[in-house]
Amino acid sequence: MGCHPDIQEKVIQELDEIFGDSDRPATFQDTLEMKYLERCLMETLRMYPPVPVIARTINTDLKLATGNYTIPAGATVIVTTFKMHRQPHIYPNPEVFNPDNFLPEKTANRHYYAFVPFSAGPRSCVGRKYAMLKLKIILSTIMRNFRVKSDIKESDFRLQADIILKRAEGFKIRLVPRKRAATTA
Ligand code: HEM
Repeated sequence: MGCHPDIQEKVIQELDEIFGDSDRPATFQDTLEMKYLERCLMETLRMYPPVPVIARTINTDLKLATGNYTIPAGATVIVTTFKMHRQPHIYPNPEVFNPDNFLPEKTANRHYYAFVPFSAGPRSCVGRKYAMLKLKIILSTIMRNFRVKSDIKESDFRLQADIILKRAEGFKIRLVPRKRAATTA
């Protein structure tokens, strides 16, 4: 958000439409209306999947449907989520942060497994819905009260792939209050 003030303003506009001037806590119903914020979260998970690679051991010989290849039992298959999410034939301009990649019509025209930050299939993330809900609650609460600023450009991010994907330099952001703090007259 700090790197994309124009996108941040759209998130703020959406939140202002939902909450107005109210300081009331966000409800589950509110999170369903955070459509643009949700697209920002998905785009973040596309470009920076916290789990950048997934590995699976193949138990029985596996013939691929897409070509005359068989993966032998015992092999380890690595799914490079990070790389897959940046394939230009799946996501045009893949290095550009664009929440509109997740407009319903765009998602409908992509392969079901083109976006797998939570993996897929029977061993996929059980916390997916909780994670998305929690992210919406935390981010909306911050952005109802602050604007986020970053002095580092996205192109200068240094990514470090450990078990989870990290920013090597940490997250150096500034929070600027959106509202004048209430006075105790
Ligand atoms: C943005 C946040 C999260 C991301 C990106 C994420 C991603 C993933 C991925 C990719 C896997 C599959 C890993 C593999 O098979 O190698 C996974 C598995 C799992 N996740 Fe998450 N996760 C997130 C949050 C959570 C939360 C909040 C919980 C719990 C409340 C959770 C619980 C689990 C569990 C239990 C598994 C193992 C499922 C199994 O093996 O059957 N995750 N997650």
